[in-house]
Amino acid sequence: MHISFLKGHGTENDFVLLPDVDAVLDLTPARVRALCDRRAGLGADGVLRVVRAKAVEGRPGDVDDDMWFMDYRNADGSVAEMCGNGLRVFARYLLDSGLVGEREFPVGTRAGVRAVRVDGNGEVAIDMGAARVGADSSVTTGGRRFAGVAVDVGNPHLVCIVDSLDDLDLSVPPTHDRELFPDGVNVEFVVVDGPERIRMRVHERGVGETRSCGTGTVAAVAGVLHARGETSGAADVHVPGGCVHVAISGKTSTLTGPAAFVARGEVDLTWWNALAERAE
Ligand SMILES: N[C@@H](CCC[C@H](N)C(=O)O)C(=O)O
Repeated sequence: MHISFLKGHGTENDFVLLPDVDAVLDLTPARVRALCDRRAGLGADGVLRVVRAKAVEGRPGDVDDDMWFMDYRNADGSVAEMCGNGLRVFARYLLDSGLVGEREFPVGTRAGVRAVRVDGNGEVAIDMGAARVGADSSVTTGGRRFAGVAVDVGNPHLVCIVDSLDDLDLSVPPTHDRELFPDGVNVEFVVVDGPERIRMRVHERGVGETRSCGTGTVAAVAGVLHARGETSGAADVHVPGGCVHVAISGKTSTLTGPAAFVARGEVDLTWWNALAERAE
């Protein structure tokens, strides 16, 4: 047996991608944490397992058995419903490796089917579905309280519009309302520079501060539009790791941005097998 991996990123939100077309990998939380460890592992914000949907228990009803499925895990080993930057990297892998033959195709995720288009310039566009704005709430970090609005992009977000991104302490998870977000929340801090330009920093559930979050950028644009009393619009979202474009029409949203690979190799099996012993 050998376990291949690729290392890639979307606006510096980085991933270990594991092709598992025969669905044989036992991807325990301990193994995910070890792969993502930046000193003792490969280092990443998350893991993307490439698997046929039929091998995934509890997948949403709209995901057909034969679809490719993005089995996404956060760096702490937890499972999340959706990852926008990860899906661009995942889609590019499917096309580059010949697992799909067309530039446009559907991918199964725990948030449902997402239609993707891989462009010749290395950019990938994803139909992210509806960004649903919910209740007002707040978080506390660095001794400061920030008001925000909940946005569901398949996974949970709280979008806080702020005056500056420079003085935020995101070294620990912001304290959130556990009744509104019982499973945790991704928190976006957003500065509005102009009608179609925003800047964002994010603290991701299950990871920590990351250089970008694709679902977070969609949530951020939905939150900014909501603050203006609008439900449609578009913006470039500048994050520490680069820039993506988000367009929202009342019913759906599109995320467009880069996807890059930087390495490929094989996981050491002695290391991998020893991880089977490690506590979850
Ligand atoms: N980085 C991702 C989001 C990954 C999942 C998130 N941390 C969660 O737990 O919901 C993205 O690009 O969307």
